[in-house]
Amino acid sequence: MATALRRLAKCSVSARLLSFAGHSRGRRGHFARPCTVVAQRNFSSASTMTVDLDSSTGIAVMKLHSPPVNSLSLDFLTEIAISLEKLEMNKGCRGVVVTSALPKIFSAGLDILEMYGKSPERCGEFWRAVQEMWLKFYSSRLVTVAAINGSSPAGGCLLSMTCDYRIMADNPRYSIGLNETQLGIVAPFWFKDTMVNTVGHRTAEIALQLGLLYSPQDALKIGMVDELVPEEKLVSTATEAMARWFAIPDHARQITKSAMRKPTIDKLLSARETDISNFVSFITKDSIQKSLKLYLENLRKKKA
Ligand SMILES: CCCCC/C=C\C/C=C\CCC/C=C/C(=O)SCCNC(=O)CCNC(=O)[C@H](O)C(C)(C)COP(=O)(O)OP(=O)(O)OC[C@H]1O[C@@H](n2cnc3c(N)ncnc32)[C@H](O)[C@@H]1OP(=O)(O)O
Repeated sequence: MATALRRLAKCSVSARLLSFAGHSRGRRGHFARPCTVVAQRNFSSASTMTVDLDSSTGIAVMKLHSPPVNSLSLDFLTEIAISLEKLEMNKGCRGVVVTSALPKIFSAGLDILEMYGKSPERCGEFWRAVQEMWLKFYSSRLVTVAAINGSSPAGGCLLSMTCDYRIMADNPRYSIGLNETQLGIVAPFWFKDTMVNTVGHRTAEIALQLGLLYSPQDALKIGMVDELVPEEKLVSTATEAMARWFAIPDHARQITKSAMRKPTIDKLLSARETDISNFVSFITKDSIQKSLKLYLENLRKKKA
């Protein structure tokens, strides 16, 4: 895995993705032609995502494929962030659709096993990767559309909320929301801020405290998602939605996006290390570890 990530990192360019927000400090690059990037866990394992860029439209489709539930582990988060970074560097790419290659699940959120029984050092490394993924997506110069084709709790919901537009499959068996409190854990301030920016303060206050998971219809009502469509039309609708965003001159849209999101991004950037140490000291507490253990046991019992 580490080798695969190093290979990916080597291909990617190290510029920050905040270029439109005035933070650029790297060089720019681009892929020579339409590309398929396949991030692999290791040389022999199955791929954990595919990224297909259609050079005629400038739209990339990033399909997450980390069975069984696309839970966001340290490695997977890193792969996702690096893949986005590579698209950012490609001048032929203007937008990305994020979706899942797994049936019924967009993403089960952060990998609970990364937070349970791990050393403080490893927890810190994990949390930095969560921050990095959020920073990259929330500040992306690209038009980002989440095509949510399954359940999307907690970190999965967060990933979708970093996007500019969310389209969800209209299936009452799916749910979406920040359910952290149901696990006995707490959504950190930047999860909370992203939620407030998406659905407004009062709705976020209720949703976060109760750890609510919404059906697609209810998520549409509160503005957590922007559109519902039959599942088979999800990616085509996302591609069509992209056209509305592409009709706006990139620089005007990007500067506006930055104006809307920069205060939230800067808040995390100025407190990253404190946020990591808060996470580590919170998550490694005995009482929190017990809550996570119980939650994992219940997940397994539900299955049995
Ligand atoms: C005072 C100061 C405060 C400071 C605060 C500072 C910091 C903040 C601290 C903490 C913040 C943490 C933020 C956390 C965010 C998260 O994302 S936590 C993850 C939340 N996710 C969930 O609750 C989802 C749980 N999963 C499910 O509900 C279901 O699995 C499903 C996604 C709906 C899919 O259902 P189904 O198709 O029926 O699949 P199974 O339930 O059978 O699952 C298959 C296997 O996958 C395992 N699994 C599921 N989800 C996860 C996960 N998130 N992580 C790891 N593993 C997961 C599940 O256990 C099954 O495993 P086995 O096959 O049984 O081994």
